[in-house]
Amino acid sequence: QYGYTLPGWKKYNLTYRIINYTPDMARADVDEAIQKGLEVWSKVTPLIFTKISKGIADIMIAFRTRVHGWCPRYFDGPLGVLGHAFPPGLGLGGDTHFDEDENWTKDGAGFSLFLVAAHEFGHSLGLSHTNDQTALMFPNYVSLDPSKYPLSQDDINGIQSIYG
Ligand SMILES: O=C1CC=C(NS(=O)(=O)c2ccc(-c3ccccc3)cc2)CC1=O
Ligand SMILES: [Ca+2]
Ligand SMILES: [Zn+2]
Repeated sequence: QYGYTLPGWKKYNLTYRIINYTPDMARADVDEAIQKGLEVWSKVTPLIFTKISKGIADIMIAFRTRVHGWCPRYFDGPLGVLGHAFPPGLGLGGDTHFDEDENWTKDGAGFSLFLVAAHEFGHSLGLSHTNDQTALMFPNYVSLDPSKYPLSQDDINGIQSIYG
């Protein structure tokens, strides 16, 4: 708001595609976790997310391990880094990868796909990390109850400074 805008998508209608599914969860649960992870952000912005099942989407979502494809970042096996996402842009921009070496769950043990997805999609939309411990964009995983996980004011300020 100080006369500059963070790099964000130049459009409000974004497409996403789930390229492959983790065997840790039912497909319907993966679809739901991803959809809810995107809803966290569409609730506080004019952004609209549309799921496509073929072709190139703005946000391509995949479960990968170690060195994967032409992605410049790689995963580290169980624990450690859980996922990564690229800031808005063409090609790899917006894409989100989850580390298949993690135990992905809907709730309970392992890592909540919804929570990690919501965090990673913050990056796909142009947000970086914050030092606000209550924020979704905090760099460390917090396993709070995903259904009651509100966005912190810091998250809302951040996303609305790009898509306000
Ligand atoms: O760019 C990076 C580099 C390292 C990351 N570490 S992570 O994958 O272990 C991770 C850390 C915190 C979260 C998280 C933070 C707050 C709420 C929910 C999840 C998600 C993933 C996450 C990330 O997005
Ligand atoms: Ca890992
Ligand atoms: Zn990757």
